[in-house]
Amino acid sequence: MEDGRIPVTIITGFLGAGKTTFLNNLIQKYPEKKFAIIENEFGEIGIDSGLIIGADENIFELSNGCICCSLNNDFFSAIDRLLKGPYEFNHLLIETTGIANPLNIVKPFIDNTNIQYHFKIGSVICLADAENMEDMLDEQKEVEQQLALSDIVLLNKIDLVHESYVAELKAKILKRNPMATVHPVEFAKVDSIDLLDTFSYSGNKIEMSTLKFAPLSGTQSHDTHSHHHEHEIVSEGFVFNEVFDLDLFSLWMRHYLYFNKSTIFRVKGILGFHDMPERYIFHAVKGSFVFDQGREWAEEKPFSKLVFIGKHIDRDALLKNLQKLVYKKEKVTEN
Ligand SMILES: Nc1nc2c(ncn2[C@@H]2O[C@H](COP(=O)(O)OP(=O)(O)OP(=O)(O)O)[C@@H](O)[C@H]2O)c(=O)[nH]1
Repeated sequence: MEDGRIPVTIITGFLGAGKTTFLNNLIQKYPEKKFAIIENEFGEIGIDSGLIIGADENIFELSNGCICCSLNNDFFSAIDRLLKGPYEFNHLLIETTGIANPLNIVKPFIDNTNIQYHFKIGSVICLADAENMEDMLDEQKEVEQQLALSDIVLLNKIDLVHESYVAELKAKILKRNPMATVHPVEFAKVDSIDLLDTFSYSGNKIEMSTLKFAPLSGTQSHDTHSHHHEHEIVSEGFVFNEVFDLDLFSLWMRHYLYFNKSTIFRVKGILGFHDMPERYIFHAVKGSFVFDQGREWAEEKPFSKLVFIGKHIDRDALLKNLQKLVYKKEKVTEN
């Protein structure tokens, strides 16, 4: 803690780039740190905080809105609770939503005197998905903003692309942000990279790199509708107090993601399946998906939660489809 203030690390990166994976690695890498975490999820159903290992009591989940658009009261009240509550921490991690412009999160740490008094930005770390970054750069301006505003870029998922392409991507990142340090990584593994307390971040850097971007047209001051207009990306969450049929679910999801890969950026969920004692963590990024085995349900009644993030999502149609995937004792023969 350079000057007694609490260092803050802001973790940004587009939907599915590996932010939560990185957050977990970071917590394990620095066991001596006491982290407080502000987790901002896009959508009303919080999933990510359930996926963070080992910092339960210090996690603040802001899941109803995007802190980038409206640095809303939730954010300030989380900071307030952190400072006034019984929390023991010496480092603050903020995971932004995948569609956040980090400038709006960095700002209060630079221009709000109360926040500035207690906190100091250590670094802004951007996760870039090597497989999808190039496409997303064309489609979503947030990806460019995130790269430009970070001082460390973790070019993640290099296991999914060719080595020569990694060098190309690195050059593309540096073109947008010559001041960034770029580390190619797999599964956001950062064992040999120094990331915290480097204090390599400076306000000047942000300003320099943000000169390239037009301001967010004052949308922060408007109501929450601007959130959707700004990003055109919506999040639809579904909760079932039932379990799914694994075969039906996998088959349907594969097709759904394939046919909607240009509009569905991200699906994640905590799922229960018939005859499976454990919960499954489901992740889809564009067309690809994985199931990770989670804890056993044990005494808990299995449920299923899913969040779809993308454009032009037909909620009703999706709900009808998902309902058909719920496990039923007697096989339903109708279509
Ligand atoms: N193949 C591969 N998969 C990865 C890598 N890093 C993360 N993943 C997987 O990518 C998926 C998304 O990772 P997350 O860490 O949840 O991504 P995120 O950025 O937190 O996602 P959002 O919070 O939805 O924006 C998960 O299934 C991860 O296991 C990697 O380097 N290679």
